[in-house]
Amino acid sequence: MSIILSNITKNFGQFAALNNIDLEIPEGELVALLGPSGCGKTTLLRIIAGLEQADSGRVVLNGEDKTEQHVSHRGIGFVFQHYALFRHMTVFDNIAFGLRVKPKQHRPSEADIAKKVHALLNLVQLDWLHDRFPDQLSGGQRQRIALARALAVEPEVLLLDEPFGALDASVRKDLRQWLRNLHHELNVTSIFVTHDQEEAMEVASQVVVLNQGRIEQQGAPSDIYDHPANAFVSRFIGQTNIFAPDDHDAIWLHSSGLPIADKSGKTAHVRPHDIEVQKADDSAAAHAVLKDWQHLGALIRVELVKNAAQGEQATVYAEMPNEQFRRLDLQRGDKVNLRIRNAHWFH
Ligand SMILES: Nc1ncnc2c1ncn2[C@@H]1O[C@H](COP(=O)(O)OP(=O)(O)OP(=O)(O)O)[C@@H](O)[C@H]1O
Repeated sequence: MSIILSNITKNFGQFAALNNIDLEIPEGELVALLGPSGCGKTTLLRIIAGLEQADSGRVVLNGEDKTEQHVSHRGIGFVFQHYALFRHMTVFDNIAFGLRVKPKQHRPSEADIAKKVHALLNLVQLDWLHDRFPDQLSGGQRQRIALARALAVEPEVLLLDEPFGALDASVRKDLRQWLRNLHHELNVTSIFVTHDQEEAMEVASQVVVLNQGRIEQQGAPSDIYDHPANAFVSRFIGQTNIFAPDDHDAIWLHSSGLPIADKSGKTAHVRPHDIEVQKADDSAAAHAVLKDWQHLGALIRVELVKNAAQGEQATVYAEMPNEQFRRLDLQRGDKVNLRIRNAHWFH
């Protein structure tokens, strides 16, 4: 089901939670609503669901205006962070619930319900837990069962509010991968809310970045990362070094290979992987001193202290593959030269 939101506005008293939101989501996408706490992500999700009414604007699902329609008529499934399963019901009965409460004329037979529940349990790879109660499951297993329960009634849109928020890091990582695979299999238009940019980038086919009730940018993860629309997005997604080319920085940036003509009043945003580090031959003119480094898995993050005026101690971060770092054979305190390959300039 495709989703079109036009001109959605929502105020809570004097506070504008959402400002003129226009958003189009084609059928079959897996979309992340990403932004800092309080930016309006959950409010927007609730408006799409019909759990909250917008003050103005339209919600169009599959070409039909559903703005005035009740949540139960929108064909939407939910998974919330603390959406408890029914504790007194087995896993099987939890998943069957939505089918068993259907009006008689739409309700499948018990045999068909059993077939469907087992198929869903196989899909979330937990059929062996079908007769357990929710208290006998891990957090990650409970979330997968909650997802199976939401899918049981064949929703046309799946909405997930911080679905993995309460779980520890390694379980979250597994579930991200798993959700993406599941989405490939089912292709249900899905929107999930997260404040974790890594999660959004890893799972979603489209990312919508929200800030203070407005959309800052929408695009594929690589678009957002490589072509941030503004300073907010650049800072929010991934790590970035920010340089304001005042007198001293202007010379420093210029000698690091970054042209700064016509950039007055702007700041340069440089991704750590766009900074190349070389051992300095002429230590007097070196750009920076190596302070420390951290292992980020396949990459090393290098912490450098910029050679700045009047003892200023600005830190610059660069990233490179492990192998390259080993070849440079650097020690703490070594002088280095930098070459900036790319920058985005913003006011
Ligand atoms: N019922 C309400 N009454 C008053 N203010 C509200 C209400 N619901 C939300 N808000 C406010 O609207 C803003 C957006 O809230 P929302 O829950 O959509 O943010 P969010 O981006 O999901 O945040 P978080 O990541 O912290 O969950 C917040 O400032 C919140 O305090």
